[in-house]
Order: sequence, then C-alpha cells, then structure tokens
Amino acid sequence: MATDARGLTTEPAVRVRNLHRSFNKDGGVLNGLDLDIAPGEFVALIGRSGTGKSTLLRALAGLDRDVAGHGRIQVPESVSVVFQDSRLLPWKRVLDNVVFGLRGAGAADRGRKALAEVGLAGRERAWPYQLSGGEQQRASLARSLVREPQLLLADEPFGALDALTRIRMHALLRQLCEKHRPAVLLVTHDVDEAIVLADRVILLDAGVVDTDVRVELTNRSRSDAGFAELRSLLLDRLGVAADA
Ligand SMILES: Nc1ncnc2c1ncn2[C@@H]1O[C@H](COP(=O)(O)OP(=O)(O)OP(=O)(O)O)[C@@H](O)[C@H]1O
Repeated sequence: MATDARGLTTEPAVRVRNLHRSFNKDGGVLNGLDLDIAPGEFVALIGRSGTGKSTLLRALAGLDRDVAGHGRIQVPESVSVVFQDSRLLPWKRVLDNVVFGLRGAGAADRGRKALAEVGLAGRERAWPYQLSGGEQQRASLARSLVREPQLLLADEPFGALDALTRIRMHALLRQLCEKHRPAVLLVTHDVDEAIVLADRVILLDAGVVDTDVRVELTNRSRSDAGFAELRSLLLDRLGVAADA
C-alpha cells in the first residue's frame, strides 16, 4: 500500500484492477488492465486509435453499464466528465448550464465564480450558440469544476479546437488543476499535449498499460532536451518516428 512522506497510508483516487471490456465475442478491448491514480495526480492517456482509451474513460465514468466485462473499479464519489464537444444544453443560458442540477442557495454565485475562473465573466446570460468553440469548452470546464470533483475525466477535450486556442486551454487547465487539485485522466492523441500537461503519461496498447512514465521536467517547453527525449520514447512506443 502506498504511503506519503510521513509514512501514512495514501489511498489512490482511482484504483482499477484486472479490468476487462469487450463489445463482441471476437476479442476484448480492455484485457486485464490495472491502474492507480493518486489524489491530485494528472495522468494523460495516449495510445493508437482503437486501443480502448475512451472505453476505459467511460468505464471509470460509469457510462458503460451495457458493455460486457468484469474487474474492479474504485473511483471517488465526485466525478466530472468533459468531452470533445461541450455538451451544453442549447436551451439554457451559460450560467444555467454551469449550475444545472446543483442544489443550494449559493449555486448561482458558485457558477458565476467558476465562469470568471475560466475567463467567461460577463457571459453568464449568453446562449451556448453565442460562444466560440473554445468558449464553449471553457463553459464545460466551469460546469465540471463548480462541482469540485475529486476526479476529472476528459476525453479529447481540446480535439476540435484550433492550435492557438488549444495552447490557451492547456494553460487554463493546468492553472485550474493546480488550484483545485482533482485527480485527472485526460485522453489525448497529442503526445506533446500529454507531456505539457501531465504528471504521468500512460500508453495503452491492446487493452493494457504498455508504458507508464512520470513527467519530471522542470521545463515543459517543446525545445527542451528532456521534452524531446520523452516525446521520442512515446512516439517510438506508438510506432511513429519522432521526426515523421
Ligand atoms: N459502442 C461500441 N460498440 C461496438 N464497438 C465499440 C463501441 N465502442 C467502442 N468500440 C470498439 O472498441 C474499440 C476501442 O474503442 P475506443 O473508442 O475505446 O478506442 P480509443 O482508443 O478511444 O480510439 P480513438 O483513439 O480512435 O478514439 C474499437 O475497436 C471500437 O471500434
């Protein structure tokens, strides 16, 4: 069992043991996967297309009740999920989307604060269609963070954004995670995004963890030698040449 610097037991936020999932009789998508994520740890999940990244995320989110499989999943009580599309309700204004389902007298104030944190102060009464794609993802992040989740699951949240907006969203997500400290599992196709954001990068292959590396870079700039080395290692595991 893991212990902290004082020798006290630290329970992981996420514990997955021997997880199996399959969609048909021909073979499994997840094939006995084990994974621990510590409280406050930011884990990026990469892997070739079809290796089961979204299947794992959906299993952790409890969104796969109809999928065959077995194994043990332990997640915290409060879990939020962010997808590639913001999934804002088009008939609700931005603030109402953010606080949708929240109870308590202070909900609207908490929603306003969350919107301010993601840079959307003043847009509370806008309709979702009046926001750009990046702003919609900001609102979606605010909707997650207002719930103060102990676990944030994100499936390619920046996949549909342009390169500049992506970079801005990276900075915002890091800043929000440093402040709120949820455990994070981020699915991404982008190796650079994984290295820029995560404490740990996990590469999934054939439904199990193939590579599990800690990102111990003080400088997360793409021009840093350590960055390039880690990128090259991960691209190699993905079967892609680093200079391709
Ligand atoms: N609802 C479903 N019904 C049948 N097969 C499915 C379903 N969802 C996923 N699969 C299959 O399971 C495998 C893993 O899919 P998954 O979406 O988890 O992969 P992924 O690693 O997230 O892929 P990508 O990087 O392309 O998004 C794929 O072969 C996919 O076709």
